Amino acid sequence: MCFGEGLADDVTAAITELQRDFLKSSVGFQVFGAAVAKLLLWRLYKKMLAIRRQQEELFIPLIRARMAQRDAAGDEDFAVYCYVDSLLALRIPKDGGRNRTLTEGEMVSLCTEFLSGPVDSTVTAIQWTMANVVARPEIQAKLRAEIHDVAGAGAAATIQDEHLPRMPFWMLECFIVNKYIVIIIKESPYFSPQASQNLMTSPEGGVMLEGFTVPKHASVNFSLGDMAMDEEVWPDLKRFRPERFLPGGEGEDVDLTGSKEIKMMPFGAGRRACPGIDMSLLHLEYFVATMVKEFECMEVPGEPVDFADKLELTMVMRRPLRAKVVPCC
Ligand code: HEM
Repeated sequence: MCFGEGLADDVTAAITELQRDFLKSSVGFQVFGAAVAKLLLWRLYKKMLAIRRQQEELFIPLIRARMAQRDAAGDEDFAVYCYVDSLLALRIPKDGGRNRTLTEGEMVSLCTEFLSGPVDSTVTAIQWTMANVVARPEIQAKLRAEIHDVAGAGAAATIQDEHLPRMPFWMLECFIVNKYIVIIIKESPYFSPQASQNLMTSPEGGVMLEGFTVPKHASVNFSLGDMAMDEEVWPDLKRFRPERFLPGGEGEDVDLTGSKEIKMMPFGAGRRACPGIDMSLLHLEYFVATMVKEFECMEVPGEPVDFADKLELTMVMRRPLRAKVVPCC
């Protein structure tokens, strides 16, 4: 998706390893912010610089390969096929009226973001969806029964693409949506930069917000989680209650994109909203459906998963959920 098809296995493996290292190492920076982390965590900072150099060594030849294909085809006939192609087609307005293309360095940064943001958010979503499934075994059993109805029960009956439209979507989407009510509220933006949104004010004279004047060009940073925290819209919101998304529930007509109304906006809203929304929902549904079909996921005895009490601590400390899975059929 990022660099186009046909990457050699060793290149894919090198990218995977490097990105994993990048994600692990960047946590300190997310907690402290780059300026403070540079002073406090200088060893880590040096490591990040080394990772950046490796990213440049690895990504720039791949970017240039797409550039060569584009040049060979000509601007008119070149169809955008992967993320890098869309970056190559991008023109940034410059003072003086002329547009410029992105530099290779900027493209490396954007590719790094593309290879880490979506992975991190999808994995976090899967973790919390599964955690909620463990915490509510009766929902897990109901979900499994519905999945078996669609895809069959034996180990040989794997979930295929054609099964997905017949899956109990309402259930899976509930998990996802509900997970976001819970996680995006509680997960601090330090851990998940995507959980905050930056709004630039542009009207002449600024705008009035709750009695405050926000000057023109001021940037307003807010947490996406807070957008889903209105108890009047979501009563009993700390409880994992997928039923709320069934017909008649308060979440029945929820719109994840925020284009109709904003009851929550886990994927952002407007022109810069997440373009990966459909794909990430598909991945989440596919993965959760497969996990629930194949395994019975349960608590480790002695480690109760009490979300109502432990929510804050669990989110902030990113404690792994102590759960185990056993094959169920
Ligand atoms: C559960 C999974 C995901 C969540 C919660 C999520 C959430 C978000 C959010 C909140 C933004 C910022 C939107 C804004 O600024 O208004 C964003 C941007 C973005 N996301 Fe996702 N995302 C997910 C998965 C993915 C996937 C799978 C892809 C691609 C394969 C993807 C690609 C992107 C890109 C390219 C942007 C930048 C868009 C821009 O700046 O114009 N995301 N995402």
